[in-house]
Amino acid sequence: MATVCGFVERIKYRNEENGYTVLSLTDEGEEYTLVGNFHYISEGEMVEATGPMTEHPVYGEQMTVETYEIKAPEDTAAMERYLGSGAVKGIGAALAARIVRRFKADTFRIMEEEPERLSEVKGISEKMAMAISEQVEEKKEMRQAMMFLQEYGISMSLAVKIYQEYGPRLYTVIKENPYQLADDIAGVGFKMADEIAKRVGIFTDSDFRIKSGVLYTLLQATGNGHTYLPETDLLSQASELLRVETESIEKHLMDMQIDKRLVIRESEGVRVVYASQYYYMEMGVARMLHDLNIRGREPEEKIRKKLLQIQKEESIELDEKQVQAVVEAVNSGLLIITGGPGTGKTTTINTIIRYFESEEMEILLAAPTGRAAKRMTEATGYEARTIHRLLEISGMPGDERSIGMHFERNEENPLDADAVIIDETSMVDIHLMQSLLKAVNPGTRLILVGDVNQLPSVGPGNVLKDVIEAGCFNVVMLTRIFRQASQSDIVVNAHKINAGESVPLGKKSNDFLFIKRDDPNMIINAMITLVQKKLPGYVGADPYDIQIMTPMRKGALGVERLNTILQEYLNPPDKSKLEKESGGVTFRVGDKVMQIKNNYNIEWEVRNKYGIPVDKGTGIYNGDIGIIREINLFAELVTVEFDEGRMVEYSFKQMEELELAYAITIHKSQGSEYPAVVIPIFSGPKMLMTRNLIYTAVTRARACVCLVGVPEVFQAMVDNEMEQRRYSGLRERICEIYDTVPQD
Ligand SMILES: Nc1ncnc2c1ncn2[C@@H]1O[C@H](COP(=O)(O)OP(=O)(O)OP(=O)(O)O)[C@@H](O)[C@H]1O
Repeated sequence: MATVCGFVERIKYRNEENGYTVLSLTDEGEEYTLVGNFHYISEGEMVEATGPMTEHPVYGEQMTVETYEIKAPEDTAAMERYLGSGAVKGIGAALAARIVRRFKADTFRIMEEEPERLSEVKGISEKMAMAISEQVEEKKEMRQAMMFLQEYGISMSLAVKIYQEYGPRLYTVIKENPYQLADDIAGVGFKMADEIAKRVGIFTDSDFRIKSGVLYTLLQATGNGHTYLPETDLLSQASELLRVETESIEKHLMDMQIDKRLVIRESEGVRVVYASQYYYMEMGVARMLHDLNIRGREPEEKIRKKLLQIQKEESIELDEKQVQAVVEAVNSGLLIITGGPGTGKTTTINTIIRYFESEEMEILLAAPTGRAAKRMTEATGYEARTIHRLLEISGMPGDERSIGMHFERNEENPLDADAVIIDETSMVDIHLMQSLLKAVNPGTRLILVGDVNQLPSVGPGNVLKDVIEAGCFNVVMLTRIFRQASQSDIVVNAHKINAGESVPLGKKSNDFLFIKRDDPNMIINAMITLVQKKLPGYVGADPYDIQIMTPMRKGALGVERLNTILQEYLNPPDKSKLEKESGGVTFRVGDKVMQIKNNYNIEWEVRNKYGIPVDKGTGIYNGDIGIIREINLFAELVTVEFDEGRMVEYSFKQMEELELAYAITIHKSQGSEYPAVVIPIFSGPKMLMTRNLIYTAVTRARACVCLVGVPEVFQAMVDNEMEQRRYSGLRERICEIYDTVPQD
């Protein structure tokens, strides 16, 4: 067991959800790597940590932290950090260090009372000394607040936010109810507030603590896709979090309902609890869908006649369901079109577009992800955007939760169109649906297209499914597999999977192959041969376009291990290729990488062969895949090339938005298509190895699906109907509106 004590130099990796952190720390000039769970931590903090030192095969010696304490830094260190943080104009880190070295604990007194003496420090003129002193005087109050907050282990950047929010009130907030921070300040969660409360000496069963813990539990649940929790689940989860009896929690629920922080309802005979904003979000979505759902008066005969003409021009014959979809599209304010692969959704959308075009209507197309929008553009010949772009997102760079992020298109500035068509609607969560609906005025037609059997959205809600199951709106369900599509085993087997039928794996097939292997390493070997040698020629694609996708992140066939191994084979180390380590992963020139969050403001440019930019734009989205073209260690930049030659420069710090992408999770593949996909099929948790997961994976392939592994596991996935239950009440909210509002 060893103990180290020093300043956190760099946070190399941090998972904000569970606090898992890899950091480097210096103790008397020695650098150590520490790995462990830290509730909160930031660079520059002083930490004392204890744990065994272990030798990691890849990363070398490191400490697995068992206990740690964030030390209140000795005063001089706090002063130096404050001065060097940019709080005082003209003083950077180096100058701050010199000032504090010169005056030690007396630093601030000198600044306030004898500012002229600052010029004793090398690099400070008398004039500058006076300017600094003026600023220090002005910021005295803030400085005291910063020093106070540091005693509670709060980082400088957070302390600034807290000061800006509360001003002098912050002393009362911290001492009486630090849980308020979790409500008011982005970047502070229950866990951090709880840590501060512990330092202040607030007891475990304080009202504030319990109420904050209840909201935190509900918020965590939204991270798992739920918009509410049954009361019993909420109580047991909150009790585990807070370590107090359920009875002590239960008595606060009513209070919180009166305060409008919770909404308690009954659903199928069970009491359920919402964080109120989610309840009102569902109500709002239900209400807006209802308001959009108006009927047109165009005689059906007339529509059918015109449609015949269009079909003739396009040399296509729609089947009755497709015709019905077009008729409904013309005559309804809201229409949902759903169906599996090859059931003619795209063909139907195209015909609807032609019809609307002939009526000189304004049409807007969008999809939830960049890749899905691109596919929609290709399939329709019409420009499709991401929904975020359609709604004109604006605000802080990158982070969706940043304050100030909003859509320019909303109820006051709605989309100017006669029809809005959304593809891949199964990926739209309740937040995005609310934003979209706010921007669509009744009178503008909204057509939602998607495959309801795909995995639901990553974010909370089960929007498409709920909207369909409510039974209150026009839904056209396309079920027929068209002749051309029925020649594809991918399409035929996808439908079999969806119906829970057995899929013949021994059959000779051109596009649906099963390679039997019963050991993870043999599976990996087979996958490498497929990606490197066999498939590129077979489907006429580059090895980089063939995508390996796997159910999980961890384990022998999880994304993390696969990427490390695949990188070794597909892009091995080479003297000519520069490397940069980030978050514990080595990135190398030539690596295939994926953007893992939406970044609406990052700039890209397309350059011609002379390196001169010919096109520019912004936005790289979650799931976009590219190749590292250059690593510049001097300028600390990594250049990644995305689709269509779009070059993006990432600073080393921004590299946390990138992951290796030789293998990706099936969840991340939603909304994308690839010429060929390769899927390892090996045992895994039953909750994960489900029918709709394998269905989603298989339907990502255009030309070839290769499954590698154990056939019985594949069949077990097809049989595993267990869908992770999502607690979502949108269906009920829609039904309630239709029960209470008289319909014409
Ligand atoms: N009415 C029709 N008559 C004949 N062929 C059709 C008809 N509708 C669609 N098809 C053909 O069926 C195939 C699948 O159609 P389409 O691409 O529209 O389906 P989809 O539901 O969008 O499929 P996916 O989800 O796989 O993209 C295409 O080859 C298309 O040309």
